Amino acid sequence: MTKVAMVGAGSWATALALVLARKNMRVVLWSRRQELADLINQGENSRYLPGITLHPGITAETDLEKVLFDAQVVVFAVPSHCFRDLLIKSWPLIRPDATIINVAKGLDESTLLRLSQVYAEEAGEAALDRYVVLSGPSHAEEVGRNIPTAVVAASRNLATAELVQDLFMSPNFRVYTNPDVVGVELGGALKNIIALGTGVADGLGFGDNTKAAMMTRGLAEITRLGFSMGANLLTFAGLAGVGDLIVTCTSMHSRNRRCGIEIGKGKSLAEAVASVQMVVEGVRTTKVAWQLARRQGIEMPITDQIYQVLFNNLTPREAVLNLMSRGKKLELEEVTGGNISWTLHN
Ligand SMILES: NC(=O)C1=CN([C@@H]2O[C@H](COP(=O)(O)OP(=O)(O)OC[C@H]3O[C@@H](n4cnc5c(N)ncnc54)[C@H](OP(=O)(O)O)[C@@H]3O)[C@@H](O)[C@H]2O)C=CC1
Ligand SMILES: O=C(CO)COP(=O)(O)O
Repeated sequence: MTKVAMVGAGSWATALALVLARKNMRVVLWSRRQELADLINQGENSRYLPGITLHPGITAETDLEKVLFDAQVVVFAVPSHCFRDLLIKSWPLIRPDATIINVAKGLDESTLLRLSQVYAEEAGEAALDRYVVLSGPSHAEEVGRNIPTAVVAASRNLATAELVQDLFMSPNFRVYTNPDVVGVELGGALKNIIALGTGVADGLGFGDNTKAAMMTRGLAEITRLGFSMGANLLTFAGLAGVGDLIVTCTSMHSRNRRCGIEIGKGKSLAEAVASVQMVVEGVRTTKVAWQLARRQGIEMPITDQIYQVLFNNLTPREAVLNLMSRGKKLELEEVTGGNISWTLHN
């Protein structure tokens, strides 16, 4: 029987554990807190995924060594800011042939690196051959309830991506593969910034037009940055791009969106984050993306305004005014960096 170790015991770790346990795999979750492990072992993660009865194939432990021992697959399902530390602690305990999956949607705040780059720094470049990013539009609350969902497994090694595809593929959990690790990582991380922004717009009482504009122009700036960093443009038209952008900007399950709504209604950043009670990845990612945009020489006006609201006391209404009063633009030129001939498209 395949043993899967989950580093993390939050909402996403628990929902993914359910997908695998429904396929008769043995899944052991690592929690840093005994109290959370106890809840899971009693059959419900009432802290992070309330109302969903867990499968008997799922157990939880606080001893990382026990969790990782002899696991063929190790899934990192923790917020991005603790990935490096947990990888360093876990790596000596992981089987040398294990497949490593990361499901976090964020970037490394201190180095601006993507998480696969953090992994390569700590585990070695060769270990990227057994590393997969699993991403796409997938709220834990819905996966936990076995609602049809489609995601992407990205790896530089097709065989490893296919292994993870086979591992998770189920009647209600469909997995595509994609070789574009850069695009899949950036799509998953950067959409959280736009979800914060659409949340703010909702909190201000704006309507669907505003949301659609932010999502579309948000995707344009995500694509611009991603392309400059080596991503495939088409990835942003896929599940890890526009797919995840849609679900995160429109669902009440989204913690990023909910945090944005509270800010739009007038709460401070700290109050809004505290009200969500789970990780809000987009806050740190906004800081990283703001710096990456400067490094890459890419215009990211929405990210810039969200950054100013989160960290520089700009009011949401001033941010909206700033965005709406920007200079006139040609729509497609903004996505491609100016390689579009007007006559071709007239
Ligand atoms: N939830 C979802 O629907 C989805 C989430 N993701 C991504 O998955 C990642 C994990 O998110 P999610 O499960 O939702 O987060 P949650 O907030 O639900 O859970 C976070 C988990 O990480 C643990 N944790 C937090 N900080 C640390 C730390 N410093 N050291 C060790 N453990 C820590 C928490 O433990 P404790 O309770 O002890 O704090 C908890 O087990 C994020 O990057 C998120 O973007 C991706 C797709 C869907
Ligand atoms: O990535 C997610 C769904 O695909 C979860 O988004 P939130 O972190 O905003 O809840």
